[in-house]
Amino acid sequence: MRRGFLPNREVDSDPLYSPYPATRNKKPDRSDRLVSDTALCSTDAPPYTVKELKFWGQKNIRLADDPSMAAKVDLDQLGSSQRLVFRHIKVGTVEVSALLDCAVLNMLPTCFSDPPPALENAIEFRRTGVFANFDIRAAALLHVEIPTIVMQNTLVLNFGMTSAEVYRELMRRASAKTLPALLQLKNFQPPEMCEVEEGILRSHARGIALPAPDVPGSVAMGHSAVFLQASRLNHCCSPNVMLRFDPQSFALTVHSIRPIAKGEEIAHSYIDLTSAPTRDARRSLLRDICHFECLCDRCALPDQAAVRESDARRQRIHDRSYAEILEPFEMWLRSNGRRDLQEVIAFHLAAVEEMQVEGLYHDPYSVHVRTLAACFAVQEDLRSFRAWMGKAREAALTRLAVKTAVDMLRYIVYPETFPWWGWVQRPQSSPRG
Ligand SMILES: C[S@@+](CC[C@H](N)C(=O)[O-])C[C@H]1O[C@@H](n2cnc3c(N)ncnc32)[C@H](O)[C@@H]1O
Repeated sequence: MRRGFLPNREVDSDPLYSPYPATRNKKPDRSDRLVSDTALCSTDAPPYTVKELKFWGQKNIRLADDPSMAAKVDLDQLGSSQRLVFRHIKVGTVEVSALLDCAVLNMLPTCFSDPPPALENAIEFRRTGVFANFDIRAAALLHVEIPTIVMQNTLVLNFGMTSAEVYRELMRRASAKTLPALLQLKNFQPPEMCEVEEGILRSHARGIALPAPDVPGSVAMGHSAVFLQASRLNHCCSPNVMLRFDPQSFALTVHSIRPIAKGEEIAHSYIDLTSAPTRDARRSLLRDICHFECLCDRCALPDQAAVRESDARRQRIHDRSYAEILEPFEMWLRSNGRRDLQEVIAFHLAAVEEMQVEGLYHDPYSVHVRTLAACFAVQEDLRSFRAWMGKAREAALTRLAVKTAVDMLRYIVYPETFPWWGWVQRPQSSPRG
C-alpha cells in the first residue's frame, strides 16, 4: 500500500467556496490529512433567495463543455453543497494538483492501492499520437498513469477568482517536474474562448469517475483529470483501447479491446459512441464538445456509399435491444431444441461481424460472443465453444469483470461445468449449474 495524502503542514484553511455550511457532510472530516496552502476564500456574499441564486449562477457558474450538463445542475441545490479547495494529493511519489470539493476529498482512500503493472514497452508516446511497439493481444493492460491535475468540471466562481485564474493556479501548483511538460501540451481551444492555461487543461482533460457525496448536483458536477502521457491519445470512432480510472489506486489504465498490430495507432473514443450512430452525429458531437473535425479512419471513409453503409451498420447495432439479442437463443431453448440452432448462430455471427467491422466492442458484443459460446456448448462442439468463450473472457477482462473472467476460464478448461453443455442431447432437462 502506498501513502495517500501528504502529512498535514498547517491547519486546513477556509475552502475556496463555502456559501453555506456543509451540513450534509456527515462523514468525519479528514481534510486535516491534506496539505493546504490555500489562502483564498470567498469574497462575494453568497446569494440567499432562489431568484438571487439563479442570477448569481448565470454570472458565476462556468459549466463544463457538455451542454447536457446545464440541464443536470440544479442551481437551487448547488450552493449548499459546494466547498471547493485547492489541494495536493500524494499518490506514491507523485503529487497531484487538485481542485475538488471537500466532501469528495474526504471520500478518497487514505492509502491508495498499487495499480496493476502494465505490459512493458507495449506502446510509444509520440508528439502527435500513441503507437503499438509490437503485436498486442486483446484485453492487455498497456499503460498505467497517475494524473498531474484533477479538477471538478463545473466550477462555481464566487470566491474572487476568474476561471482563467483558477486554471492558472492549478497549473502553478503542479510539481516543478511536470509544469514544463504541461506547458508544452497544445492548446486546442479556440483562442477567443479562454486563456492559454485553461485552454491546455480543457484540451487535455478527460472525464474520471470520483466518488460523489450524496448531495443534489454533485454527480452532475463531474470530474476530469490531465494525464501527461495519455493526453497524447487521439480520438477514434473505432477505438482499439478503453480507458479506466480507479479511485482506489488513483490511476488511469489503458486496456486493449481487440488485437492491435505493431505500428497501429492506439486511440480511444472521446465520446459515447452508442449515442451517436451516424458519422454526422459523431462529428457534430466532437465539434461541439472538443472543437475539432474528426478525421479518424471511420469518418474518413473513401466515399459517400461507404459512409452510408457504415452508418446503417451502426444504426442496426444501436437499435438492437438486449431483449432482441437474447431472444433467438431463448426461443430455441423454449422450443426444446426443435427450432433451427444454425439460424441462431447465423444471427449472432452476423452481429459480431458488423461490430468488428465498425470496431465497436461495447456491451452487446460480449452478449453476442457469450451466446455463441452457449450455442456451441449445447452441441458439445468443444473447439468452437472454447474459441467463443475465449472471446467472451477477453471482453470480461477488458471490463475488469475479473470474477466473470475466472468463471469463464473454468468453463474453457472444464467445458462440462458450463450449464448448457450437451443440452441438445437431453433437451427436456433443465440446465445444470
Ligand atoms: C488530447 S489531444 C490528442 C493528442 C494530440 N494529437 C496532440 O498532438 O497533442 C486532442 C486533440 O487532438 C486532435 N485530435 C484527436 N483526435 C482527432 C481526430 N480523430 N481527428 C482530428 N483531430 C483529432 C484534436 O485537435 C484534439 O483537440
